[in-house]
Amino acid sequence: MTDQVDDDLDSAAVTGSSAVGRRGGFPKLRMQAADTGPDFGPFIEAMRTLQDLAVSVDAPDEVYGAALSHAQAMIDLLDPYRAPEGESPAGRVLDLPGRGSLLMVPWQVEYFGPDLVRSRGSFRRYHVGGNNAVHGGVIPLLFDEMFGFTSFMAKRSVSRTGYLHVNYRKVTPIDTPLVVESRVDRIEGRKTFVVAELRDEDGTLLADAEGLMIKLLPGQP
Ligand SMILES: CCCCCCCC/C=C\CCCCCCCC(=O)SCCNC(=O)CCNC(=O)[C@H](O)C(C)(C)COP(=O)(O)OP(=O)(O)OC[C@H]1O[C@@H](n2cnc3c(N)ncnc32)[C@H](O)[C@@H]1OP(=O)(O)O
Repeated sequence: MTDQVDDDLDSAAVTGSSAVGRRGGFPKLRMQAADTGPDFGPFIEAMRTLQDLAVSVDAPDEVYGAALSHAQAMIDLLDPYRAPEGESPAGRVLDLPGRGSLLMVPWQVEYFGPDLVRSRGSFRRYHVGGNNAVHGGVIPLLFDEMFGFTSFMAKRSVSRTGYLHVNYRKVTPIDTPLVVESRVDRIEGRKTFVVAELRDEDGTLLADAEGLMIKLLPGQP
């Protein structure tokens, strides 16, 4: 990706305005902030609540049967609208938690600059691994998203994660406001070393991470 395209994408991220660019070795992919109507955000939030319920309810089988009928009706409703990556709004709505993507944890970036990216949010029932602690596979998802954002803001896109090392310092709770901060540690050629810390609102360190983001060469997928 050229610096010029990085600039275009930066302003898209900051202003929510449209920008279309090539993503380095990626095939042409539109990176355009999605312009959604008022129902998209509540729809995604309802889907998140359904995810919480799907992993937590203990219901009679006929209730699962009824829920299945509703789920099938939703599938029938949505299926005709499948769209390629970059055209679906999911992942392209910066003012929604997790950029409006169910894959992402429902956190909201509150500050992003070349020096620092900060995001706040809570994990929820869907993210439980055991005994109300967040699953150890979910926390790297948050860190990877932060590292992608951080390298993007440092104009190091398009990069992919080479490695991501997580230290789990304390059990991470659900339904508790938390904050994560990420920054560039150092740059060596194509390699951007990034670091991040996840804390609760008292400042207690729950997990920290170090990652290597590697700038793609032309043609690399
Ligand atoms: C609204 C509009 C839109 C707005 C946008 C909003 C902004 C938001 C922005 C963003 C948010 C999204 C964030 C998402 C982020 C997700 C990121 C991911 O999860 S990426 C998927 C997981 N990662 C992979 O799939 C990589 C798979 N691996 C590869 O493809 C290759 O390994 C690749 C291309 C990364 C490197 O391969 P080579 O062949 O080009 O390079 P070689 O020579 O192997 O490595 C280069 C250097 O790196 C070192 N290196 C490579 N891997 C290493 C490792 N694991 N550990 C240590 N060093 C390593 C090597 O030793 C070498 O170092 P020496 O240059 O010699 O000093």
